[in-house]
Amino acid sequence: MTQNEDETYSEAELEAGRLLFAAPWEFQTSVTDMAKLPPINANEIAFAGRSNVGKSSLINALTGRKGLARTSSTPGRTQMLNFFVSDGTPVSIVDMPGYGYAQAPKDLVDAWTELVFSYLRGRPSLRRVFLLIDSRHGIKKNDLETMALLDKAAVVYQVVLTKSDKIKPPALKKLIAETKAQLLKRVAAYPEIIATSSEKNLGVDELKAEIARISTL
Ligand SMILES: Nc1nc2c(ncn2[C@@H]2O[C@H](COP(=O)(O)OP(=O)(O)OP(=O)(O)O)[C@@H](O)[C@H]2O)c(=O)[nH]1
Ligand SMILES: [Mg+2]
Repeated sequence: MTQNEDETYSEAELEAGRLLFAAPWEFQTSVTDMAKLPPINANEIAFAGRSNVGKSSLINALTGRKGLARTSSTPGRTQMLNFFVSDGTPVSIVDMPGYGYAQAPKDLVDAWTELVFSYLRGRPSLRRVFLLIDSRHGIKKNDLETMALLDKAAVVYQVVLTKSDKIKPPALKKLIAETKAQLLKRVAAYPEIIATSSEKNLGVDELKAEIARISTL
């Protein structure tokens, strides 16, 4: 079943995506400091977005391991860069702290933001940033700041809508069209949007296919 009408993936690509995630994925390392990043030996794909948008949940949905990335209904769960790998797979997945969590102490927020932005700006192996946007809220001011940074650093980012189970199909369709229009003038934005629900496993196969594509870049 798909809610992504463009049907941009062939059956072979969907199969390649399923295969990539049929292998066991595991936690590699957590990093709080750019100096401690693991050595580069794979393409990296990062999940970025506002706090609580569903980054860690989507990584769990992809890997089929519910507790792999820690999730919480309280914003601010992920506080480090967490790397996930799968043996023999040429791509690592990076779960990031969220931004825009106003309730956390300012120095903590500053430290997370600095870490996230330094990584996004300066990691040569970073092939794609999935910029997660909550389907109920759309693009917010701090998402625009992240996009501006990625445009400047020339790091390709792709919007992934999350929690699509929370809105009705016509509203989702409208949001996809509006979001696409907003991305048109952004130099590093990848033009296709993937709508997902980790809860209902929607759009997850498309995301797997996209990651399989990226892993061969
Ligand atoms: N309904 C619904 N809820 C979801 C979905 N994905 C995540 N959630 C919920 O959203 C909350 C936050 O999820 P996380 O995956 O921890 O979000 P995060 O972006 O990693 O948050 P931080 O690590 O704090 O930045 C949890 O209560 C999840 O159960 C989804 O597809 N549908
Ligand atoms: Mg998280």
